[in-house]
Amino acid sequence: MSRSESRKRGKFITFEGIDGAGKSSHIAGAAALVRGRGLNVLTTREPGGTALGEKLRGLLLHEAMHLETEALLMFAARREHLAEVIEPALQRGDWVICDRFSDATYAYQSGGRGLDKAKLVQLEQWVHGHLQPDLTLLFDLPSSVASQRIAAQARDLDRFEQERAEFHERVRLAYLERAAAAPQRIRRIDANQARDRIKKLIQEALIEYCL
Ligand SMILES: Nc1ncnc2c1ncn2[C@@H]1O[C@H](COP(=O)(O)OP(=O)(O)O)[C@@H](O)[C@H]1O
Ligand SMILES: Cc1cn([C@H]2C[C@H](O)[C@@H](COP(=O)(O)OP(=O)(O)O)O2)c(=O)[nH]c1=O
Repeated sequence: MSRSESRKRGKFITFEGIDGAGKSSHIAGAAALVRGRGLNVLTTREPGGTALGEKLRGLLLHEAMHLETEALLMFAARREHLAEVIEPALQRGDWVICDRFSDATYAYQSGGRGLDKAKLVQLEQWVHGHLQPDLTLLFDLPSSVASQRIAAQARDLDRFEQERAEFHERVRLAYLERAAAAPQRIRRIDANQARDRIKKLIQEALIEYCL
């Protein structure tokens, strides 16, 4: 790779979907594919990804709060994550694969909880007006299937996972709306199929969009 190429901004890939859609299961595989092309890749998650962000995650997942507080804390954690991790990595030329980003705030805080979307547009503009993911993989499946997967894990559920099926269905619809509005960025993946098939779809999307 030439020196000018090595300074090229890295790609920013996000994984999205309702809880239990199966996205976390595929992040390591996607990172391995990118690494296999000789590129540096960092995997991270939201809310979280920094020491402060992980503390905010603990609050967000387990403490009851006003829905605007929830949205503000999501974006506060994101601001830190961008400044400390995401932007420096992209500037170095590294790729970043992030488990959730701002599409999740639109889907959960607006679609799920009913927060006015215009407020999120303002926060998004403030926090990362200049940056959007290069590619977003949306793991889509009915909330009934996702909740069966979560139930099979037999672990304590967080505040979002404890929400009723209607909440998760609204989140799903909000994600699909965002995918329809940004088809050049968001690739829907049918997550209601075998892992191997999903892995192949992810590889195809990465190669088509970014590699
Ligand atoms: N394609 C699949 N088919 C069946 N179960 C799956 C599939 N993908 C993931 N799972 C299982 O579903 C659960 C949720 O997966 P996970 O990757 O943690 O989802 P998410 O990160 O989207 O919440 C896990 O128990 C995982 O093993
Ligand atoms: C990033 C983000 C996450 N969330 C929620 C969605 C998830 O339920 C929760 C944690 O996300 P996640 O780490 O994906 O949880 P899991 O791996 O258990 O699926 O945070 C929001 O409500 N808004 C946001 O902006």
